[in-house]
Amino acid sequence: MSLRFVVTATDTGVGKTVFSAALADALGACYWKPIQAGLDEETDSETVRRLGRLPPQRILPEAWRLKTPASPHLAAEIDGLALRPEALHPPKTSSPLIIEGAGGLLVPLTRREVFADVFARWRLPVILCARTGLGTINHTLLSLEAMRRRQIPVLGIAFIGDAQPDTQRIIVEMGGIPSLGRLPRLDPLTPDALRESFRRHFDVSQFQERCV
Ligand SMILES: Nc1ncnc2c1ncn2[C@@H]1O[C@H](COP(=O)(O)OP(=O)(O)OP(=O)(O)O)[C@@H](O)[C@H]1O
Ligand SMILES: C[C@H](N)[C@H](N)CCCCCC(=O)O
Ligand SMILES: [Mg+2]
Repeated sequence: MSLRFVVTATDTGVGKTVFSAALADALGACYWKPIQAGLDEETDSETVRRLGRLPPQRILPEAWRLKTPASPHLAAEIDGLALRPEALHPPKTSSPLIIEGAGGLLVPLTRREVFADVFARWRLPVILCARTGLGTINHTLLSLEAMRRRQIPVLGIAFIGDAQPDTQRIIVEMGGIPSLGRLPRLDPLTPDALRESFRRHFDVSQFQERCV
């Protein structure tokens, strides 16, 4: 089985998609966004294809594409659909596979099940994307608690944002989880800048040694 892992975050808008694009580019991986909520703007799959320069065949089709940029449980109800979390199974691919959630860990797919429940069933190693700014210590430690309670394997934390050494340090120490690196905010955010920054701030071998 090739490398497969989940990319989640402490919140929506943290940078999972941008990080996934960089990692997919670095690993030559496939990318899967099982549930896309919001179709008016560029979707996450389109962003990953653009920023990660992935060929179309490495972007797997979403299981559900929902019109409204909202929590999937609500976006599905608005579209008159019922999401079936139990029907979500990570595709088997010959390349590594990166799976992006939607929002943070406790985002509902239905009024009974959240993404963390799906990740617990998959039992794939999870990368937690976390901001570096004020408020992230609480959000990150809460997210780690939510995963620990469900015995979800966590590969490490990918920090997104400007360096905040003591914040990053206390999260690693109190969370008991390694930092995988930090992706700075890039301006402009281009495929070349993203590739270069990822190479500078992450050791790609750490994603290859400890994944299942
Ligand atoms: N390293 C970065 N440098 C510059 N801009 C970034 C970076 N990471 C994320 N962004 C920007 O922040 C916004 C949110 O990023 P992104 O879409 O990756 O978040 P997300 O966690 O995937 O959100 P969602 O929960 O909606 O999937 C986007 O406008 C994106 O371009
Ligand atoms: C629409 C957005 N871009 C994400 N796809 C979904 C975020 C759901 C967040 C739910 C919440 O935590 O309030
Ligand atoms: Mg995203």
